[in-house]
Amino acid sequence: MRQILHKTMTKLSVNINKIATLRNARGGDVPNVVKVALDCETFGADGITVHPRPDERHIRQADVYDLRPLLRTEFNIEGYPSPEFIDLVLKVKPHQVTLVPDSPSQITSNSGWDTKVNLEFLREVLDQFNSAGIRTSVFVAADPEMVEYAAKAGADRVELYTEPYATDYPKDPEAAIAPFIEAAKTARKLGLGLNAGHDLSLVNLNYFYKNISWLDEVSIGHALISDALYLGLERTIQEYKNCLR
Ligand SMILES: CC(=O)[C@@H](O)[C@H](O)COP(=O)(O)O
Ligand SMILES: NCC(=O)COP(=O)(O)O
Repeated sequence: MRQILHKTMTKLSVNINKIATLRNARGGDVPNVVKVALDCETFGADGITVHPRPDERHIRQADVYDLRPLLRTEFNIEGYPSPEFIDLVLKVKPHQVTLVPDSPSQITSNSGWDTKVNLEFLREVLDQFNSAGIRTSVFVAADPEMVEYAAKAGADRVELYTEPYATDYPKDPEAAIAPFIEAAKTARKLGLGLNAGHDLSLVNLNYFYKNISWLDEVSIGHALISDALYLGLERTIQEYKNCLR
């Protein structure tokens, strides 16, 4: 399978959860999740992210199996490390797994891990994925201590939970970015890779990138797919990539 490598320092991973939301709304296969993912890659996405939640409200386990052999960029699977999720990831073997502390019923991700309290649990889970050769990322708030304990747990990367940044950015960009710069510096000091995601958009992404240029990857879904309703998917992906230059 021909691999696609787009030349950008910070990679854009498109989260296609909301494509599956639309597909499920009518019970058929339109839009086709695999086709949209492959088109996202052709349009410039450096990766595809999915979050197969327990209730399969959008991405289903079947989607994960369908996508894996056909994607030509990086595949990132996010989720809470339940036994079922761990089994799925170990079978599919994506390039990256991102652990989030979501409960099955919550409407979306709304916090990072308490990596200090959950150190042993995360250590055991991360060891399974690290041993399988899957890059590991732990979803954390912009808190240096949470970053430090993610490193202690054995994560390859942290993903900074950016909803607080997105919320505060319009009011005071400098104040909004400040804790994220500190957390990002801690990650760099510890040799952790650095991802970011949740509520990033065309409004706030370039400022985030300009202040934290050593960012490895952003995963963006809700705002990007919403923008595509007006701009079209190809142009939207290019607009997001332009925010990372
Ligand atoms: C971890 C994260 O912030 C997002 O991937 C979030 O999980 C999106 O999930 P929904 O698409 O279900 O809102
Ligand atoms: N990890 C964040 C992600 O995959 C997408 O989050 P959002 O852009 O849908 O808020």
